Amino acid sequence: MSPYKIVESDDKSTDLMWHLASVSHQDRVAANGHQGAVMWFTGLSGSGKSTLANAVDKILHERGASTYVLDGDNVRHGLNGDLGFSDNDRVENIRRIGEVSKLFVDAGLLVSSAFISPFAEDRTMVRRLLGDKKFVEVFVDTPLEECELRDPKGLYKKARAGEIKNFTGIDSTYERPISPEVHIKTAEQSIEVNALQVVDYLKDNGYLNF
Ligand SMILES: Nc1ncnc2c1ncn2[C@@H]1O[C@H](COP(=O)(O)OS(=O)(=O)O)[C@@H](OP(=O)(O)O)[C@H]1O
Ligand SMILES: Nc1ncnc2c1ncn2[C@@H]1O[C@H](COP(=O)(O)OP(=O)(O)O)[C@@H](O)[C@H]1O
Repeated sequence: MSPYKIVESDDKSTDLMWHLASVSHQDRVAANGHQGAVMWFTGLSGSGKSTLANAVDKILHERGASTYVLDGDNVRHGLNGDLGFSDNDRVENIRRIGEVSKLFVDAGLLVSSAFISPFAEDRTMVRRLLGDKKFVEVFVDTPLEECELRDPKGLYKKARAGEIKNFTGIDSTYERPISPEVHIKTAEQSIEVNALQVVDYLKDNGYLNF
């Protein structure tokens, strides 16, 4: 059987073929003992996305899962180092992260992605790209006032002083998810309880059996 498949696409490059993998996604799922999926943490700066993504990642890793964390600050140093915080750049940021997440999920990983991802349309775009079962939206719902009190990087202070423009929640929009798979209220519960809320969702919905 030929390892090549013709694909229809709107991409600029033409005459491309898809090379079929000799180790399939299902082979990887069977070897890992869990599904591949992305936990898409979305919320304001300082809401707790990175903290919770890392806490979830640690629990899953300790239980033997294949995992990875994709984090806004880190990815913007490398892959997305050419992007700023205009609306268009944020759209492109999320598009690229969506594609990277798709590759990691295809590799069988449980990926924790921590990006503000302020626009509902972009989160829906990533959901469509991955498919509903592979995309778990985790709304890290922390009131702006609480994020500002925490201000772990001192960015709200700078934004209020006008030193940073287009800061999410101050002079740039954040569109709250309407029906996330997991809704977390960090001002009401501890990091440990919140992280287990995500892990329990994965367990209860057949992503893991451990
Ligand atoms: N203008 C502005 N608005 C929001 N955030 C800003 C801005 N400038 C710098 N930062 C820092 O960049 C981090 C957010 O990057 P993201 O890639 O998650 O943003 S986005 O999804 O493209 O909106 C964000 O990290 P978190 O605090 O972890 O969310 C900030 O540290
Ligand atoms: N329940 C909670 N979940 C997550 N973070 C919390 C919680 N309670 C307090 N925090 C604190 O809030 C801050 C969140 O910062 P961070 O994880 O960098 O947010 P973000 O990635 O959304 O910008 C950290 O200092 C963290 O210790």
